[in-house]
Amino acid sequence: MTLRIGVIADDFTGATDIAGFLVSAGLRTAQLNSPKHAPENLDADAVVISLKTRSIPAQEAIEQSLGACRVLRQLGAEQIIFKYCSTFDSTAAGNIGPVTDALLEELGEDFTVVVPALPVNGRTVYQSNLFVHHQPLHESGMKDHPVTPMTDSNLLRLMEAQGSGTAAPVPFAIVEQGPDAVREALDQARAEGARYAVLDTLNHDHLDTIGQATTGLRLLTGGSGIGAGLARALTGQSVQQDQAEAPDPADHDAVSPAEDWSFTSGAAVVISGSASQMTNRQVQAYSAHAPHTALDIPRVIDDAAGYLAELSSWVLDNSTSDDAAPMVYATAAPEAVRQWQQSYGAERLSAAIEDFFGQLAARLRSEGVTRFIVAGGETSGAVTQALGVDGFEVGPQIAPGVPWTRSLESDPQRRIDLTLKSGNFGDPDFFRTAVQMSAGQSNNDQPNNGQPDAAQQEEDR
Ligand SMILES: Nc1ncnc2c1ncn2[C@@H]1O[C@H](COP(=O)(O)OP(=O)(O)OP(=O)(O)O)[C@@H](O)[C@H]1O
Ligand SMILES: O=C(O)[C@@H](O)C(=O)CO
Repeated sequence: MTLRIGVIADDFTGATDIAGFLVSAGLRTAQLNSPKHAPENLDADAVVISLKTRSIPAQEAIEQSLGACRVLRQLGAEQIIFKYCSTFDSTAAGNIGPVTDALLEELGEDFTVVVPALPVNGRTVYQSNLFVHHQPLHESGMKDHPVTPMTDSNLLRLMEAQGSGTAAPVPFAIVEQGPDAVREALDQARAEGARYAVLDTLNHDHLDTIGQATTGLRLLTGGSGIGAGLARALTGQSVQQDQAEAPDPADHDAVSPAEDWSFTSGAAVVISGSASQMTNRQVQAYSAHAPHTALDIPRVIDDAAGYLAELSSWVLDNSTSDDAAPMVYATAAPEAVRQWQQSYGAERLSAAIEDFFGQLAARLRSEGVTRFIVAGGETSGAVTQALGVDGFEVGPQIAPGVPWTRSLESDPQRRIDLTLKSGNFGDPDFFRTAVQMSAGQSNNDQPNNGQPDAAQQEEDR
């Protein structure tokens, strides 16, 4: 069996995001939470390795990404995708540029593509500028991100500032002409000395064109959209099929068909550590529906042990309704986040909150909680690592890019269900939809069965 695609994801929500799309495009996909957990005989078309390298020092991100790349190559991966955020989340020092350069060198290549677009979630690239719905990236909620505020929308500039080479644009007029024109543009950019090509991407068809034009590249970089485009190019599946049909994973242990998916019956909890605009709305909407408590940040810093015991009792005491799981959240408006950061220091505070959520999740698991709904990429990484989950089976999507997953366990009794939601993904009712889905209730009465609603998306703008 040939492993076609190996993915190195720089955070955990990003990993489940792309894994969900690879599964939807018909690839038998395994997701591992560390290169250490690669089984010797893996029968899959794609393997996604989740790292937590988005905002760590660049050198560490490089080392971990190279480690993952080597494992994927040992497994036989023909093409590597470096998956980063559809909003290009990165610090001034990287890590997207430095990791891309290191992977190019590792693979003996000198050229790759930059494709963060995910049109189904409003992320498009036009004239090399990244948009979040109608706003350029630097005017979107990403300008206020607590860890990786994005203040430039121009991907050529961002890539050249972070990486070691020059970036060339491939404008949408060329992408519109189809795969041959894109291949030609890529060959020309490379011949003229560019190291990165930034491809305009306005819609699904563009992703498919880019996927078809890049089946010969050893390294691709971008969001889950390029994963979907490449996977569809390899399986010959159309966008329409992808959206209409579940994959047929019957012959593969690491993927379960959405319709056969079942959930554990233990208690559920919502843990929200994202401070994104959409998560703020989701927390607000869910607060009207379920028991909720905002994290007491001074206690996280000064009295973590006592607070942990208190909060886990609160969660268990409030786990009375199957479809209204309790929610603990750090999520706050940008001004409040800035004030907390001024008081405690941004890095220290982020690490303390993530660590606290990780410990809380581990404690709740030991007390019988088995369904975890987590918001925020860094937060999800901390929670998943603290739960000691080695890998996932990828299940039904709650919203585009947000599937339910379950932990791979040698002892099925230890299995837990998790969904890891990227900060800005999902509609305002996401938490309720996720909880109800996992409580075995029909999701059919939710608008568009968890897909974003056009009117709602318009309102979100
Ligand atoms: N009230 C708060 N004050 C300060 N920092 C906060 C607060 N709430 C959350 N944070 C921190 O902000 C960071 C949010 O990052 P995280 O990756 O979890 O969410 P996100 O960036 O919205 O999600 P994604 O990466 O999936 O888009 C975390 O480090 C979290 O601990
Ligand atoms: O690409 C995205 O937007 C997400 O998968 C993500 O990486 C958020 O952390």
